[in-house]
Amino acid sequence: MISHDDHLARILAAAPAPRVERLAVSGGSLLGRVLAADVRSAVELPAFTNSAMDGYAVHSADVNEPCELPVVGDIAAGDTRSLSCEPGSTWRIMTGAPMPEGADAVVPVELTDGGVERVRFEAAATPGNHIRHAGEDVRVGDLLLPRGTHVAPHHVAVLASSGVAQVDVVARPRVVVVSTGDELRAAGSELAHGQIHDSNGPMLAALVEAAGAQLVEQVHLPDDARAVSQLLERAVESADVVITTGGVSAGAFDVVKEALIDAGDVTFDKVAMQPGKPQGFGLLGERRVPVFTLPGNPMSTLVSFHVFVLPTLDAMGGRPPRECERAVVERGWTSPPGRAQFARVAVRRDGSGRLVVHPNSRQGSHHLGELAEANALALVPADVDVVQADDELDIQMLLTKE
Ligand SMILES: Nc1nc2c(c(=O)[nH]1)N[C@H]1C(S)=C(S)[C@@H](COP(=O)(O)OP(=O)(O)OC[C@H]3O[C@@H](n4cnc5c(N)ncnc54)[C@H](O)[C@@H]3O)O[C@H]1N2
Ligand code: MOO
Repeated sequence: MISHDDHLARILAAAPAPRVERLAVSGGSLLGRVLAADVRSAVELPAFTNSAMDGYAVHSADVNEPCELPVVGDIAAGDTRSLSCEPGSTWRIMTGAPMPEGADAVVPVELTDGGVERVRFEAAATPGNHIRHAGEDVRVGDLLLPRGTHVAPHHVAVLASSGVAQVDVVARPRVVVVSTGDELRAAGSELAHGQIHDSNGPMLAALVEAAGAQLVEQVHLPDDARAVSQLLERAVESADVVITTGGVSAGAFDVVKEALIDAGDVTFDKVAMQPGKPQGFGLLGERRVPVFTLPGNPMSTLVSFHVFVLPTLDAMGGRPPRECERAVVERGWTSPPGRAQFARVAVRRDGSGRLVVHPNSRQGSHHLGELAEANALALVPADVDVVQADDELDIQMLLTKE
């Protein structure tokens, strides 16, 4: 058996580099995407010196005490004329409108009588007041957003304000999910004795989306090696990753293994972990598409996704590895000797702020009745077979919505 760390290291060494695609800044599709390159400003902001208030643009020297001036005209936001303000005159000006040449202050309308042809100023103007200067916020060449930024709505504002219409982002890996097994029926179907509902397919589809990748297809196949081969041949033409579940252990109908064992590039291993022992991974087709063949027991699929598939999707999606945290065990449990255990646990902060771990009481690969109480996996090292209260373990949070 190999360790899960070694298995993951092999997978990550083989995983393809992130793909880049160009997306429009408008339309909302940039949200949550990862920038593939630094974005620097090609413009300065503000682009022109403008008024911060609705009021009057003046030479401050003209208004050093209450007085009256003739109003030359109005300057609205969006006015594209090049205007100047002669000494002894004023322009009525709106917030965001370009300052006329020569004026060095804006007097807010509230401090005047609001006149249209002549205006009376009730107080002295302060030089520089209420003016937003060209380039005071952003200079040409400033770094707006670094590569790797996970785009949030406020980042979109930075890009759009700077006139950026499109940016390069890391493409979301396109994923095909395949569940195999004659016993499987779609959720909601009537079951005959011996049949079960396919839970891995829907779960993997949700995990793929929660990981920030893109589900392109979720298929169920019977225990038929030819059907598996045909589907895989088709899937690797356009998908970036294929995930199968079931059919990889030692049974007479383990058709995924049968379909791939002679394909050359997929290796089947026993990994020293519980759940998730039988694992297959390889690169298929001309595009060398990563194919994960995960074991069919539902908890084996869940754990295998978090331990092997998620770090791969993160790497392909340009995301940094997820952090592990340490947490303290509240109540002990046993773990299979010689295999690292990924136990389903509920993690919470206690009164003193420590992260504490409470295990699901059943940890079999098929037990999911208590799963809704869990929010993390706790890693029990292979050389530990009894976990005791107050032990510290690494924990990985279960994926929730992106
Ligand atoms: N003789 C041996 N038997 C088994 C071994 C072994 O080493 N020697 N390993 C066991 C371990 S550990 C695991 S894990 C499973 C893995 O089996 P497969 O990947 O071949 O999966 P299946 O046999 O197809 O199914 C296992 C189990 O899971 C249920 N299942 C499968 N797919 C789904 C699905 N989409 N949704 C819900 N449940 C699913 C299936 O009905 C079986 O109960 O092998 C052990 N056996
Ligand atoms: O490895 Mo299996 O996933 O223990 O049941």
